[in-house]
Amino acid sequence: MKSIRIIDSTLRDGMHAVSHQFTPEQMAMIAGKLDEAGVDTVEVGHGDGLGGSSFQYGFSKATEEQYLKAVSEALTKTKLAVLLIPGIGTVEDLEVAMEYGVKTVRVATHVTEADAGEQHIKFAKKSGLEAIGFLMMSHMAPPEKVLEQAKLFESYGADTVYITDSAGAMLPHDVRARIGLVSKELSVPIGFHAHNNLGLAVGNTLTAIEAGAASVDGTVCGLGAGSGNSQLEALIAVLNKGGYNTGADLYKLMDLSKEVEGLMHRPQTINSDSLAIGYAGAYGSFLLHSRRAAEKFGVDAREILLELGRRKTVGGQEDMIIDVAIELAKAKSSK
Ligand SMILES: C[C@H](O)CC(=O)C(=O)O
Ligand SMILES: [Mn+2]
Repeated sequence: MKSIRIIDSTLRDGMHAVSHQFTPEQMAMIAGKLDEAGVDTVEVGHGDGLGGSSFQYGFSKATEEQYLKAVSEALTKTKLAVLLIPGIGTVEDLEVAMEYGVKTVRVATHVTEADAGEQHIKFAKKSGLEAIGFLMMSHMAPPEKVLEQAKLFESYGADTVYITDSAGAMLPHDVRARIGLVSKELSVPIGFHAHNNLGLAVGNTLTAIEAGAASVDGTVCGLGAGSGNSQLEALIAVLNKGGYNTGADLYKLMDLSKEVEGLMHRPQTINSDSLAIGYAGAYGSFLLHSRRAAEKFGVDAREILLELGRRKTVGGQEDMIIDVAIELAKAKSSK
């Protein structure tokens, strides 16, 4: 039986779906049950990682330290992880997180910018943390480029390298090509993080495992940016049926999903806007910002997202959303 590591991101990527408003008590409840269910690692914090709580990305309900304290006290075996996007989070933020027992940091960069994470990976390794390189928007680069960037992360000391389908834009053959090549050429384990904008998150995650991924992400009820992530309960059921060992208890996760349903701000569906994200290959966390800009400037959110995809906009360029909305509004009024 092949063992697959599960990283749950309900309390980080799932924060996008609740406008970063989980309370520390809710996080502690969810984390405690993920721990009981035998999930290997939980990632915690603002949806945009350390330092994300801001005017730019939206304020979270509580501080990072409050979340980390609450979750670390609820965990017994499950490892505690954070995500850090260089430029949003800093080494100093990571030092604070380490005081709360964080064992793993995922250093996330755009797929062509792994070098932006060199300092953070090296700092994490020097500090005794597990460091995971996380290549966002991997659909935007061909497999050879993804390999080049994954090798950079490996050369900085990353223990695992993740291929991330941030926009939920990949088809199974895109996943197979990237994961297959990178897992053949690297010595460290390869991970995959899916989004469900085209309805393919669980299927793509299975494809990633078949192509060589040893670590995969899920979130309870599929909570996450855009159309959400790979739904953890469904993923575990699929992996059980496929003969993989994840260490996670399916029924305990099913029970937890009923509690998380009650905390959701809206159903996690593939609606026309989030489908447009996958279709356009635009950044998942642009969804809520695009909706707001669409309402403010009287344009269609799907048009904003399609244009952002065309311009190959990346995370951190949220200001472009307003620019695009204004341009679309002007074009509309001049017709
Ligand atoms: C900051 C993003 O939400 C990171 C992520 O989960 C992704 O790119 O996908
Ligand atoms: Mn994500």
